[in-house]
Amino acid sequence: MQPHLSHLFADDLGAMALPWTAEEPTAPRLLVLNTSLAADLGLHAEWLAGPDGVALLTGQRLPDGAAPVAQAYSGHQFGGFSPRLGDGRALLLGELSTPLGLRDLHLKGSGRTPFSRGGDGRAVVGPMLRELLIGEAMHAQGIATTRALAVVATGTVVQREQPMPGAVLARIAASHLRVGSFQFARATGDGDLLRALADHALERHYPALAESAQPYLALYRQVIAAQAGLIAAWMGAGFIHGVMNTDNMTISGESIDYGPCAYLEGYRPDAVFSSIDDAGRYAYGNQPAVGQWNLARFGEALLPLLADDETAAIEAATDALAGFSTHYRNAWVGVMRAKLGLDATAPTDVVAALAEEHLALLASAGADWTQSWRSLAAAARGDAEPWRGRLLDLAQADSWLERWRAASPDPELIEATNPLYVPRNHLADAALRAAEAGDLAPFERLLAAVREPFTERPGLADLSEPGSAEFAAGFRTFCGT
Ligand SMILES: Nc1ncnc2c1ncn2[C@@H]1O[C@H](COP(=O)(O)OP(=O)(O)OP(=O)(O)O)[C@@H](O)[C@H]1O
Ligand SMILES: [Mg+2]
Repeated sequence: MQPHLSHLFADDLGAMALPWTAEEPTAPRLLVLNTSLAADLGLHAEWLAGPDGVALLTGQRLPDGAAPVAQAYSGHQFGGFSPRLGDGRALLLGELSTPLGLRDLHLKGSGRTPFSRGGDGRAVVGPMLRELLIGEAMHAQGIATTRALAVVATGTVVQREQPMPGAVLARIAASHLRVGSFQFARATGDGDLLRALADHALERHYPALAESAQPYLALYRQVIAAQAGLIAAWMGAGFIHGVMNTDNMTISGESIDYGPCAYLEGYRPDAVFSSIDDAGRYAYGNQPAVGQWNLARFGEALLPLLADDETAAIEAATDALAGFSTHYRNAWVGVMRAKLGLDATAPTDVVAALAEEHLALLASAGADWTQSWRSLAAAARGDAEPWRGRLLDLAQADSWLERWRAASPDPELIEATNPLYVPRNHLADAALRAAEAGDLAPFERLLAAVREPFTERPGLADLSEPGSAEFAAGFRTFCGT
């Protein structure tokens, strides 16, 4: 039952869409199918798991009329501008009409394209399973995210530092329009292309804004709000994206590209795990500022659409961008309000002060992010010892506790907001190593846990514990693997 694939992006934006086809896998084998996502999309899981489905999931047998393309984009990577990035190992197969709305079906690891530069166009099993795992954990926590529909082992050996098993990830996204897509259109100097891209983005994501007096300014403001909300959600989850280049920032407000991401364990605002982020540009605590910096680059790309004269356009963009701080602050207070178990009656300044002091307590003790927040549920029920036991400054902790309890925290809200099970770095690492060696059981166990992150279940206690200090000290993540 082949789904229909439209090609709206290719039709609207031919100058950014190179017709291309996927490399043929040597011996494709479905490793993981996301059956619940398939059901949400109205796709038949049994068909997808069969030979025709796997042929679709590797880009080999597409429905009639499909027009797969490699998408062009640019990007600021660690602050430096690369005018020509694009899908160097990926393809947009097309768009699916689903009960959730229009969704991109995209492959990662599908072979070389004209954007590959020196790369081999390939992806490997471990990092693609990691992308599936993190996306599912994000989704289960209610955080906007692209999601993997499947990971298929290609049977091809991929040369990295050592030979690795190759894989293709089939990804579902509200779209693959990135800040870098707009930078590409702007850099061509073709004003019509930039306008066509903005119109395409409006129609796809924010159709109501097309009617506003200044639709492109409205688009800019909307993306600023969406990204502020997304980054606030990451901060609450203790998530470090790791490579917030402008080509990894979406217009839809979904998280994308789980390359070198990681989770906080012992809380440090400057936590960074990426092997190439020596300066800590993408450290946990820098994420809001980097988000705003990226959105400034988005504003620059949009300038010709914002007003006829440049000074007016810059003023409009600057004014819109100044809104980021307010959006972020509001979103962050909302996230913290729920994490603290407080309802709408708690005044904003009380919530913000409690949250900031709680963070200071966690930071001074290097307390485990996930466990510390979760242990507030017991504290709200009267047993503060599990929470106190993680802290060092107990006088400060007790003073905080008294003020927090006075705001009437709800333990059930705390448990519904603060997960027990997240893809902790050491757990994901061990599960992926096992998967690469052919044993998927630990991966499946961890995936099942993080898909229902808030409900404590017997037999999963080890999945809520932090890794060893030695592991944390040596843990590094990698881009483009
Ligand atoms: N093995 C590879 N071969 C060719 N190009 C690659 C390879 N790995 C990464 N690239 C390209 O390098 C750029 C930056 O890579 P990055 O890791 O941010 O993206 P990605 O993980 O490939 O994809 P996405 O952002 O879609 O999740 C992209 O243009 C990407 O296509
Ligand atoms: Mg990327």
